[in-house]
Amino acid sequence: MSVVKANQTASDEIEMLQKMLELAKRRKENESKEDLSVSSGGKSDGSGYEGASFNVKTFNAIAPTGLEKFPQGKYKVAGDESDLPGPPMAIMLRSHKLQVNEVKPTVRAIVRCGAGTNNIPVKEMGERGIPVFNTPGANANAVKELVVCGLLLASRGILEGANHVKNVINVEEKGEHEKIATRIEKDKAKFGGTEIQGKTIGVIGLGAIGSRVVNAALGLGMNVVGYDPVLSVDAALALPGDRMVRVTDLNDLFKVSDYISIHVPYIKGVTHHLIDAKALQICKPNVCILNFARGEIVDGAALKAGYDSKMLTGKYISDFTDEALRDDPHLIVLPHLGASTEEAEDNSAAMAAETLMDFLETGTIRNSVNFPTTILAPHVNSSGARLTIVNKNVPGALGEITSFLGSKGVNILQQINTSRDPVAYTVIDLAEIPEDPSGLQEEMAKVCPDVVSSRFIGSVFNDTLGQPGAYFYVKWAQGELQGE
Ligand SMILES: NC(=O)c1ccc[n+]([C@@H]2O[C@H](COP(=O)([O-])OP(=O)(O)OC[C@H]3O[C@@H](n4cnc5c(N)ncnc54)[C@H](O)[C@@H]3O)[C@@H](O)[C@H]2O)c1
Ligand SMILES: O=C(O)[C@H](O)COP(=O)(O)O
Repeated sequence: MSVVKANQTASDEIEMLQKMLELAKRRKENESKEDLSVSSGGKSDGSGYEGASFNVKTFNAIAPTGLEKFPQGKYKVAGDESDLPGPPMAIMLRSHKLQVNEVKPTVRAIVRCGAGTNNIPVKEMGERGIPVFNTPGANANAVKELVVCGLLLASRGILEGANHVKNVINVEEKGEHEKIATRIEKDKAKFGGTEIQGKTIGVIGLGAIGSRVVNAALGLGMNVVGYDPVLSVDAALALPGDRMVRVTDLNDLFKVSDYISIHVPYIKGVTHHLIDAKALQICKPNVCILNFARGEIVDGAALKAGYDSKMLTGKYISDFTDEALRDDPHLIVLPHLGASTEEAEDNSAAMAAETLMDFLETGTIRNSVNFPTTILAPHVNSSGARLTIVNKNVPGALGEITSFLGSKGVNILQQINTSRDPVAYTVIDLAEIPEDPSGLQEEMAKVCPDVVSSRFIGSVFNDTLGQPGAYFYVKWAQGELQGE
């Protein structure tokens, strides 16, 4: 990767190289200091990349299709940290319940191969200046297909019938085929069902999965009622507006639904026990509930009470176990299989890898659940130095940063500043590489109280200094390292 623009003169090139050498020298001098530098090897493995590697720690098994997206040499990815040449800069995971203390001060990003991020301490990560990413829609088709299966498991005695046949075969003597066939033919009356065509399904949450379920249900001849008070414009466009009914009061959905399928994220205090005793009172007695979202969204104890009192007779098909319902015959539980198809695993891992590389190498934020979408195309005249800053979303914070940089003689070529809830994110392309980038960051953190973290990125820092994003300054981590 060249760090020199084609239109630069030879003297520009020499000057820039001198600066880089100077930076490299200073960096070496600072190596003995306890800071957040990531010394991650830097050996070529034959792929042509000579810089240090971006180190990614994985939890869970991630599909090889996704892992193969990371250029060899430039990235090192491992589940066991001791297999990485240096501390992790990013975490890639599926359903692992990530603990705050598993996130090292060197981590700059967390990416979830999948949709739900309730297994990640998202708020705490935002406070530390760490974006959390997911892969919207990447596994939605897989879940939709299992929901269709769930509808049939709910409407017919498929699983119960199949289990019965197995039991009969097990108790009868071998070679008694005629006897077995007669018995199971007679017993089939116990496993009859109803058709789903013409029935009404209530879909709660009309995003990537919900909208697909809506369309599939319509294709199966069902009537569809949908509920999603916070629907995005993009998601709304995926809905067949005139062929379904959308309600603004969830009770209206409960009243009319023969099947209810849940497709909302789990958010404590918002979707926790969205289906509770009160909701179940309103539902039809034979309602079947499909939960492929998260176990905690349905109050299992309330459902059990409804079954025990015979108020409810329909099935509960869930991708998640529930202690209160463990022995209940109305429950059909799967081992969280919604996204477990080759295609969904590949799609999710590939999208996760691309999202992560984009962030680590350019500062771009896409598909984050706690940071604002931020895309800044590189400036044509940039020296290759890009500074990204996470700061508190408070009045005056951006002014503090730009005034500070101005006072240091740093010329800003272009910048973008975005915000989302308490977090603001600023990406700045600089006209020149600062003489002492890490010193600048340290001073900025002191002078600008609202700066949470900053990171220099770009080819200059990756290739020349051999330490990708080495100049990463995080206040909380500095404090932690210094025992403050
Ligand atoms: N079983 C599995 O393997 C599996 C796989 C993927 C996703 N999921 C779960 O399904 C959820 C949905 O996934 P998705 O890909 O459709 O996500 P999505 O973000 O595309 O859709 C979620 C929808 O829920 C809506 N919503 C949010 N809060 C709501 C509320 N209180 N009431 C009604 N609607 C609300 C949003 O507006 C959005 O349209 C995930 O958060 C995850 O928990 C499970
Ligand atoms: O939220 C999700 O994407 C699903 O629950 C899938 O989880 P998994 O990747 O652990 O199968």
